[in-house]
Amino acid sequence: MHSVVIKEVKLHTINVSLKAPFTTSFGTMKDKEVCLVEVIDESGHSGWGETVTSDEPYYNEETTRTAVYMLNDFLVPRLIKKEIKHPRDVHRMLSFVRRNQIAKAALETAVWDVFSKKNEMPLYEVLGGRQKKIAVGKSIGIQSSPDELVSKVGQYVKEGFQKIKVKIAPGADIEYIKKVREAFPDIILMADANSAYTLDDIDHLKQLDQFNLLMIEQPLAHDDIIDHSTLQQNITTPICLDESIHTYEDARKALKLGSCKIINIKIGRVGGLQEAIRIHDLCKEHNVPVWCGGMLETGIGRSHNLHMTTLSNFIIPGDTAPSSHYWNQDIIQEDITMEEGFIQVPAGTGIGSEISAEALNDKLVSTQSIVDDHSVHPIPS
Ligand SMILES: O=C(O)CCC(=O)c1ccccc1C(=O)O
Ligand SMILES: [Mg+2]
Repeated sequence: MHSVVIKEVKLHTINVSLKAPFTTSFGTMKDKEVCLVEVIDESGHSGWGETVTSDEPYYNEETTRTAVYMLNDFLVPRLIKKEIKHPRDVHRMLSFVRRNQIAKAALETAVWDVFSKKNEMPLYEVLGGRQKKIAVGKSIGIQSSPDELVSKVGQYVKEGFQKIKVKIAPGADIEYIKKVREAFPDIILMADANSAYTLDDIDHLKQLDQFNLLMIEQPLAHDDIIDHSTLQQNITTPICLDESIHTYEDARKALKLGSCKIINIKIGRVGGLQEAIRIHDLCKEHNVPVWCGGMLETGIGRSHNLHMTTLSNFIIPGDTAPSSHYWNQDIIQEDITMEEGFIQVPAGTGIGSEISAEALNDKLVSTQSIVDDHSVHPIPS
């Protein structure tokens, strides 16, 4: 395959508004700035990535502004004008910067896209996935009452979603899940706590075992794998880790400790597609299923998610709902749509989805162009 040399990187900061506010145990999201990373190679192809950040550091420590800062001052200068033989090398090239996984992933995914386009291949093929229809689930934010939640679940089940995920927090958990389960005895149902509990809540969380949940996602601290292991020994509902897994090493240790039985893979959280593939492969070796998490992405991040989900161990429906569930107008030319609970991976080379120049212009806050190593910091070569 042909290598790529990056000639220019554009950091497009845009402002987007969700159709409806989305509430989790750590807060409510409505409007956010995100940065679209456009990587232009010497043959003139553009590859795209997205910072799956928001304005506040409540999911993890990053924000869109910290990501833009890291990209501009450190990450882009490391790659600009360098020959990249394969995008799998980018993760290592960016490893001189500690963490900042979402910033790294936005750049790394854009390189996967441009590399695939230059080589005239769809991204999933470069990743080693097999084209298939992607099974889709729906993540539902915390609602004002159990009845409101039941009505939302009914709506999404009717639309064809193959898995329903309900956000929970103390005060909006057992009663909510109980009502949903009573109304829908047979749906594939799970809960996501976003780190709202501690080990003091073992007895409380044990009550969830009666509802036949597919899993409970990240019940304990965002940085914990020890207490999750204790909790897993005390509940029958499988634990899935989200926030705690930033690297292959985190995943290896969590599996070794028995801290979870399932892993949610988010490209942003693990610093890019290369690390995501490694975690996917590790889980497959251990017979641990994975699924693709969501970060309320625009069509750019969403397309990357769909391509990743073609890998063989993504056997649980992901949080990859269609564009219309998030945006009045997506940033890509053709909305991502769902039919009977499945989404087709966007066809074409790279991620398949093309940016809409009109939508970009409409939402644009500012663009920074980087054409050389302009950094005032020493960047290792
Ligand atoms: O529909 C989606 O994109 C998933 C939404 C979601 O659950 C989520 C959204 C923002 C931050 C964290 C999470 C999460 O999975 O914990
Ligand atoms: Mg989660």
